[in-house]
Amino acid sequence: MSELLTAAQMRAIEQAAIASGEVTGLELMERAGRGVVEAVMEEWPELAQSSYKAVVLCGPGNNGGDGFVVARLLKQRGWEVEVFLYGDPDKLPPDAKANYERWCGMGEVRNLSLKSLKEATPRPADLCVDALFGTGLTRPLEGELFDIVSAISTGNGDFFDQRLVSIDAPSGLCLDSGRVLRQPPSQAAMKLAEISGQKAEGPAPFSDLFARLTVAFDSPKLGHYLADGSAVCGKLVVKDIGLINWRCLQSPAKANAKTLNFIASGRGVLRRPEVRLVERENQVVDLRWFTSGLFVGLEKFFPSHKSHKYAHGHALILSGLSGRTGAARLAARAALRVGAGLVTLGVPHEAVTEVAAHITAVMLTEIDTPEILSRVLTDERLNALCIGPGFGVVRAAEFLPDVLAAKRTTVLDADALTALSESEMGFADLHDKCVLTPHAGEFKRLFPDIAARLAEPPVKGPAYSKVDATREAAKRAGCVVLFKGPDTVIASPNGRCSVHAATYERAAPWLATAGSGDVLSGLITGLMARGFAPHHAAETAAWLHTEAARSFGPGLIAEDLPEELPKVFRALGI
Ligand SMILES: NC(=O)C1=CN([C@@H]2O[C@H](COP(=O)(O)OP(=O)(O)OC[C@H]3O[C@@H](n4cnc5c(N)ncnc54)[C@H](OP(=O)(O)O)[C@@H]3O)[C@@H](O)[C@H]2O)[C@@H](O)CC1
Ligand SMILES: [K+]
Repeated sequence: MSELLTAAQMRAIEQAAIASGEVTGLELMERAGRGVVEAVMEEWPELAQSSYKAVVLCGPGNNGGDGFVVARLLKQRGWEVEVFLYGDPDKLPPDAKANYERWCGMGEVRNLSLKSLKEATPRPADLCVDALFGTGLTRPLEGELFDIVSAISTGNGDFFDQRLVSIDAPSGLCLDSGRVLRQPPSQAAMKLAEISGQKAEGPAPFSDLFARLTVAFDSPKLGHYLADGSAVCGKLVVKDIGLINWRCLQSPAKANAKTLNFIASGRGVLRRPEVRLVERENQVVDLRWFTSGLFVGLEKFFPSHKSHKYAHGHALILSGLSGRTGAARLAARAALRVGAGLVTLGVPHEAVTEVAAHITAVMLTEIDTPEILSRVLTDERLNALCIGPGFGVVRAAEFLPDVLAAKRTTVLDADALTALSESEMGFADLHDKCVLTPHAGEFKRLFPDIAARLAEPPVKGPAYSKVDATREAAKRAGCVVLFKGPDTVIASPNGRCSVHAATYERAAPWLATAGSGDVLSGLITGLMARGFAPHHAAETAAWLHTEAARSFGPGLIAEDLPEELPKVFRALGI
């Protein structure tokens, strides 16, 4: 399991390790530099065959220090290496200064400018190493630095030939938010924005693919997965630099025997990860002693001793009026496929014929009014509800009080979210067994002030992030919020937070198809019917949803998602 760290957490871990005396900053820097060279050779094996030319751009902090290590290691392999420094060498922090000095015994360091960069690359270098800024970026790039990084991002091979590796982050990316920091907007931009009614934004040095490879250390950071992170990082590789004990103090699921001894000796305390990345192992492996009881691993999904259908829960999905029943039918199919023992569609009388013509294993019951719904819900075996997909905003506002009063595990999606934002009902009527699943537009309607803060151009680091926003929303709503996107964030009111990323090797852009959100709602409902706690159901559903899309591939339509689940389960060995 990966914990996603903030820059401050990474620094704290590093400092704790150094303070313990088990490792020095210089050793960590050496391991970091070695990790970068290793990752480069793994990514581009052709570079390991001979010696080539590299340009290394070093910044004024320890990220620059890593750059000097990389320069030295490449030079030792016989490479031609041109090193540039942005800033004053006398002001480098001690470890970076030490590596600067070691490099000075091997080669020249030029002052970084567009002119010096052009002069040094009459022919494009084979590799460019971006060691300008990492976790220490605090503000947007400005002046000539901005021009240099922009030129690199759009250089079309002027300075280097495709292979750009960023150390820790593309320089300019905020590692807490995944947003590229922007200069404040100019007066002219503000005037223009005022006329067009849009938000004024200053320039960013890049906004799309920057690095081809980004090498991070120890653990991925939030910014590698949120917002623009995955687009600008290219490919992400995380290299171990030997901080396992100190990281495990933060992240129980990574504890090994050595760490557990360390804890047992009273020198450390295990803490639950603050933000975790939703990965296969979270969902499949029954986590060890420290999490047992909290998580049901997917391999315990179909226990043989619970073979009666009622033991697997009964989900009720509320359907819209005729002509709009497809969304609820998709959700119902997904709930059934994910293993709910029984799934019933609650259908208004006038849509019964339409729905009946389309379903077989899913059951149907007529629900025309909130009163009938309340009567249906006297059956305690109905343990999970879903309202919203295709339901109609006005009807949702009528039904919501009874849905919420039933206090079942409940997914509120689509029209139910709009109704919630428009109706007199407030968040006080929600309860802790609810899951809200807004996309960006619905999130904005529900939490306008939080969305406005998230939409503010990121002009200083750490910038406000989707994790911050979703946590704030969950706290306000008093229930789990799953904020959709390629970077889905799931937060609980107690601050527990997970990021599910359909990015990098798990990218499935074809998942953005009509009805895909309805399937996700059905998956969460089905898992909650099976007894998954709301946060875990949301995590697992997001993961299975993407997994089904990846398994099916391009050409996917929403109907295919539930039908692909058996194949996904088979591949998991379930
Ligand atoms: N954590 C680990 O385990 C390990 C970490 N390691 C490495 O250390 C890196 C973190 O190092 P770091 O803390 O020195 O920060 P870094 O990113 O080099 O930048 C700080 C400098 O940039 C400056 N500055 C900031 N923004 C600016 C701007 N817009 N424009 C201009 N200047 C700006 C800032 O100036 P200030 O804000 O103080 O004025 C300061 O001088 C990390 O990413 C990893 O690569 C490994 O070596 C070992 C293991
Ligand atoms: K960098």
